Amino acid sequence: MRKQIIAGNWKMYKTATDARRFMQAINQTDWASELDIVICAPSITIPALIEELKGTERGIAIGAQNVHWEEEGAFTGEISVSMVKEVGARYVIIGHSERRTLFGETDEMVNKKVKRVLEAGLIPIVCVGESQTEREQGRTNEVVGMQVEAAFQGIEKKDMTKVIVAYEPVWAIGTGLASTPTDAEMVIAEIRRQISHLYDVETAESVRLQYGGSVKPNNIKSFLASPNIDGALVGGASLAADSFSQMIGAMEVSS
Ligand SMILES: O=C[C@H](O)COP(=O)(O)O
Repeated sequence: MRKQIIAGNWKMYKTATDARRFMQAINQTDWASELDIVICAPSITIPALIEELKGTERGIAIGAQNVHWEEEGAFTGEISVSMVKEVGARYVIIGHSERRTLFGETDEMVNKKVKRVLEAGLIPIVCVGESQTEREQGRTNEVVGMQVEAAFQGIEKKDMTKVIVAYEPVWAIGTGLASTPTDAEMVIAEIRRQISHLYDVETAESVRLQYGGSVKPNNIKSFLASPNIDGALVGGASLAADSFSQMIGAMEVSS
């Protein structure tokens, strides 16, 4: 049985002060969750979040949104896995479509980052997804399949079981136009089949697969009802403590 996981991706929102306020509000809610709950925050706010979580029993883990694949070096403006690990990050989002389209992140870079993150003992949340045009051309499975194959090139089976894959159709991100649960399930089931083909059934069954793209408190349950969808990667709706808590509540009911 795969443990469900909700991850908020704050993107480039919230200062450390905002992040503290969010966590203080979360700490006042009364849920105690069995889910894996992650907040992927701007790296500079991670220490503030970790501090706010100290002594609480929220069970929230913190993640980064990007890292460089090298351990260190002359890479102005970049951040290493060791740096985010030392301040308390346990997850790292890799290959988000905004990184791919706005910052030229290639499948090869994604693969190198996945390797580095796993080497450091952190958990990569690897994003894949097709554009609107690719979808209209009927190429969704082909595009997503290529991204999956490239991302995990050279990753051993024992490491693959730790990985999380987030299927995020680009056209659904931040648009309010979520995929239907049926369509998302079809693509995500295909990703699982592909992992099974690349590794084996046992490995594929252990990998957690998320859906992301306009997930909200009012639709998260319908995605989680699908057999292959193990959680959600949430952007906009993770920014407010009340909607984040509502989504956790909805997941608890459906699990
Ligand atoms: O990583 C999260 C995704 O980009 C989804 O963002 P969204 O929930 O605002 O559509």
